[in-house]
Amino acid sequence: MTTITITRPDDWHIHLRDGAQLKDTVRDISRYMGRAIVMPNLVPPAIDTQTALTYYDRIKAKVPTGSQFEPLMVLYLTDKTSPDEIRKAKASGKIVAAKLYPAGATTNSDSGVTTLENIYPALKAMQEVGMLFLVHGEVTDSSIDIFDRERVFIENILSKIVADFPNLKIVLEHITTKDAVDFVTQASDNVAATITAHHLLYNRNHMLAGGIRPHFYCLPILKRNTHQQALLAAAASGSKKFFLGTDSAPHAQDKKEAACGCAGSYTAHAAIELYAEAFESVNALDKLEAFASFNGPDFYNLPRNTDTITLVKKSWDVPASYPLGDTNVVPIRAGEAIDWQVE
Ligand SMILES: NC(=O)N[C@@H](CC(=O)O)C(=O)O
Ligand SMILES: [Zn+2]
Ligand SMILES: [Zn+2]
Repeated sequence: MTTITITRPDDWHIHLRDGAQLKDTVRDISRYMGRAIVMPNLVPPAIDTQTALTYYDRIKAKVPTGSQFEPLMVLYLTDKTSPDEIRKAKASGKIVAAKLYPAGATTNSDSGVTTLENIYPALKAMQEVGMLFLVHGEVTDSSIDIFDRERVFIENILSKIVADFPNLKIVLEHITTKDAVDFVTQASDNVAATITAHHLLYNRNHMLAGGIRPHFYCLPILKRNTHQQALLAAAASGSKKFFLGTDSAPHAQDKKEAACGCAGSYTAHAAIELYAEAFESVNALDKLEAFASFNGPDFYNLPRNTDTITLVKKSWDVPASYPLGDTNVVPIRAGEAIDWQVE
């Protein structure tokens, strides 16, 4: 039987939600992830230090005994985020980044940023204090085709931010295109990207051919196969600019299987297991550890985890759904097999 042992991984992009759902999402992330960047797009969003820190406490209260899981908090940027708020957040020691949601780009982004210039004072403060800038990289212009929104964001917005803030550490989150891979690869060492398991394993045919599959609907939307191949090549390249961020984003089953379904896919039930499949598919299992356990902490200037987990190549069947607070979530691979499991 094939086994691989790697340094304990971290998840540099997750949605844990809140309220009754928290016990379920925290249970899944706590299984073997050492740390996770917890996204702040709650209702209402975590737009200030106080809100982010009380959210931290609610998460910590749900971490099962025996797990060392540690949440890393993120501030949700708005048109009004002040440099003072950035300094306060940084001083808390628990908030390591701030996130740009272009207003209207994705789930719970209504309070996001309307015009880039509005966050320039915050970005300047972030650059000064060394706080990371995380980006949902899609334009919101309704005249731009949904499959082009990441590329246009990179061309019109991200390239300008990178030029204006050369010392700001930037993570382009959940990249989905060859354009994003190329941009990040040629940019300075201050620019990196997370890649989800589902964007490595799937393309838009999986979502749209032979019937519409709402559980594959997430933002940025799955692209064509050539982009999937570019993401796989980037993850398997060994470049330290790319690292694990699941973007596991649960929505209740009835909110996904609907006439107008929510964006977000759930992968936290089997995150490293799905990544292992993806890396194996391109004969790059030897590159999984750096992607999952080294590149993220190195970019965030945090210590790498020191203990290990072991993956065994042994197929198991994913349940049709998992409880999610008062409701349930249909995970990626529901009712089908996954090749790997964690010992
Ligand atoms: N990725 C998604 O499709 N949805 C995320 C938001 C996000 O990360 O953009 C969510 O919070 O549901
Ligand atoms: Zn996003
Ligand atoms: Zn996300």
